[in-house]
Amino acid sequence: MDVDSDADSRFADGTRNFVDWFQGLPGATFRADLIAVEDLRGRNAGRGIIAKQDIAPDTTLFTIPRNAIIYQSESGNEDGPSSSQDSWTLLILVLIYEYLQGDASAWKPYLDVLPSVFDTPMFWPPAELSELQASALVAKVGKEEADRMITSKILPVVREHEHLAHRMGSAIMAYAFDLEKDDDNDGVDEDDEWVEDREGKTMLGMVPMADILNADAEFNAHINHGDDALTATTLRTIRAGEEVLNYYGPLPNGELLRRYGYVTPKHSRYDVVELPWELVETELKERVGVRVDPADWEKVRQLARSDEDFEESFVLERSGEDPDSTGQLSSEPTFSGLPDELADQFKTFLKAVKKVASIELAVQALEDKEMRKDLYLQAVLGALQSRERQYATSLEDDDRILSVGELTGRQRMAVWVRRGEKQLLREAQSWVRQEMNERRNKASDRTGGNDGPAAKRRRF
Ligand SMILES: C[S@@+](CC[C@H](N)C(=O)[O-])C[C@H]1O[C@@H](n2cnc3c(N)ncnc32)[C@H](O)[C@@H]1O
Repeated sequence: MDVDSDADSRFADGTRNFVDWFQGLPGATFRADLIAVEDLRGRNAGRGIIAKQDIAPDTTLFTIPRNAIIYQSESGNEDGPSSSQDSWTLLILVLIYEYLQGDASAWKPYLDVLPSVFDTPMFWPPAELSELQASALVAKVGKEEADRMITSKILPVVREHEHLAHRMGSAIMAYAFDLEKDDDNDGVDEDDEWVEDREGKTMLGMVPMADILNADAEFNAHINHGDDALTATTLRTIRAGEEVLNYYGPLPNGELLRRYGYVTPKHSRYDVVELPWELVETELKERVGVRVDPADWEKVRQLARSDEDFEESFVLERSGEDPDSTGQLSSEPTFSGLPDELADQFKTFLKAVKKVASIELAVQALEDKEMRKDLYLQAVLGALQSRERQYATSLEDDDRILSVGELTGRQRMAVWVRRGEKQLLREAQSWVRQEMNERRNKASDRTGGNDGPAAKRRRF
């Protein structure tokens, strides 16, 4: 047997043992007549669940009894609360503990199918991270934060198993579900909420089989959280051979990559890009005029930053519909406007400019509302263009790289993320240009086609 087929048969054994183990759990159900856990490594998606025949909507595909979930409540148990640990670190410790039990762990077949290697950027060396170029994802990878958490909370407990802490932390990030938090701790609170929250406020749990489902922005199944069990239910007809897909939420590809280590074309609709305020300010300064004294400009900057609502950057995104109740999307999202907060900050900044009287030119122009709006659009357009230039390659370069390049899986994902951000920057620029054109046309209508005075006013 060669190395590959050896690994394949281990992979298949892992799947078989896991499914057998799951079906043997008291209270578990698994519609083996309808679905099968399959090897989807060919499409870089690990294991997933595939429909064996057409499945009607509202069919329960499997049921996970609550006592099969691996979790540890933050409030601890009668032996004492674990006050220094949150839901996240507790779950890492519990997973490490179960893993170290080896064959003695009740979850061994499940732990065996959790990955030991991840594609999340947390594990990318600098050369791979550099492929993300100017993407804001680079600052959010969170390796230092994870290191700090592991050093302060996990290491003291499992000093000799450090590598496992990272591995389990990443498994939790990509596999854990947010479980309800029972306020009364009596297990019968009817108002329990299921909240999407990864900041440690909700209780995390590892839910065997539910986490074998892959996910996309269009999906066909849902996990219902019942009192005694979790169930996977179809949302619409799933045809034989189709993959059963869950939903991780309206995440941009950058965030999907950060948390789960993959990207999909359908998640591009949720892509976002950050526009640093600094770039807008630089553009504004250029338009206000070269005669501005740097010290005065600095005064304006400080004044603007003393506002409690001052933001360092603004997130640009498209607007579009949510998936319907069957997990489907029917229209493409569009970029339909800049964030209101950006316009507000621009106004606040101009007020600060007015307070510094030496900036004469600006003061003159700032009296006119229409000119202020023009100025806003020009500054934002310039900022969007310079934001695009922060990436080492252009959108067109990336298209070429994706179509002809010999890329590793990680490189391809990085190019996909940065390309998505550039695409959104382009759409934002088109939107701003269109606004400018409309304003120009309106102004020219007002002056009966003679835009002499208006053009003069607009020269700033
Ligand atoms: C909850 S697990 C799903 C089961 C996983 N495929 C496995 O083999 O164990 C989440 C992980 O599955 C992979 N995944 C989920 N949805 C995917 C998709 N649409 N395409 C590719 N990989 C996907 C990612 O690696 C993600 O971190």
